[in-house]
Amino acid sequence: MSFMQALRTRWSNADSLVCVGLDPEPAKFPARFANDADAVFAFCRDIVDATAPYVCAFKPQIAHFAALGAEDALARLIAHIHAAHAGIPVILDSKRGDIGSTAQHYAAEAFDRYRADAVTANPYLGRDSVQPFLDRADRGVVVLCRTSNPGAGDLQDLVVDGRPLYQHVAHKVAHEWNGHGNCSLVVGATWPAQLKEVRAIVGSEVPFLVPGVGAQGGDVEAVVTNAKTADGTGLIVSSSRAVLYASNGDDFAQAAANAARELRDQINRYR
Ligand SMILES: O=C(O)c1cc(=O)[nH]c(=O)n1[C@@H]1O[C@H](COP(=O)(O)O)[C@@H](O)[C@H]1O
Repeated sequence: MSFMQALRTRWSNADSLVCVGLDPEPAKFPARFANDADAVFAFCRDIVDATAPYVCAFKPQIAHFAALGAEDALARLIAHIHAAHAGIPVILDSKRGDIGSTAQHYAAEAFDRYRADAVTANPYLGRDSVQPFLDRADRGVVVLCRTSNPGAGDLQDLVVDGRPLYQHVAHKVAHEWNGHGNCSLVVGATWPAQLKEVRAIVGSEVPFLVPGVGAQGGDVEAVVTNAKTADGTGLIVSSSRAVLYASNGDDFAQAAANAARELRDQINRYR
């Protein structure tokens, strides 16, 4: 099943637009993992198993694993999601972007080495740098458009040919790069006005990955009302720290499940 089919099926069957971001930080793990040589995998696996009923996707962030030398844990974690929670797509957040001959290795990294269903990509180098990802018609390509961070506007808001650069990205991705129907856009929850503008540019066929609720303070009601599609979907609302570290006690998995369920319910009130 393609990423888009899996996502739509999951939106419907789980009745959820929530994505749990897997951003392991061992200093924040519960004490029980202190002497566990495989703590990164074990912590993330427990979070995945507890939150799976409430999510449409999982999003591991590659630097959080690579900085710890835990690439093997990342590969096993994605394999675990596919085996134990078949049908829940995995978005590898690696934000790659390079000349085409190198980008094809980044595509192989995400889709063949790690077996991700989708990957985040940086469009700054232009279409040929994203093409190796776009060519994988069954996999999703989640292109940075208007990111959630405070400095997002430094470059993304620069006016080019009469409109901000992020709007050019939105237009190009939706109307030129999406020949296989496998593109999505990253638009941060911290920018409700831009969410509305981008939805107006791209229509209903392009899902948005929306990080920035939870720890970054994005407003869930504004996200959903401004960016949902007519059928009340179109969004992958991602939260990492607010779910992963909801408790650092022995109840961490249950606390994460509660946080994911509450986010799902909060989103669903406005769909
Ligand atoms: O591509 C992303 O996932 C991403 C894009 C963006 O604009 N903002 C953003 O925060 N992210 C990622 O989403 C996650 C947000 O984590 P929390 O703030 O803990 O929910 C981090 O892994 C970020 O790297």
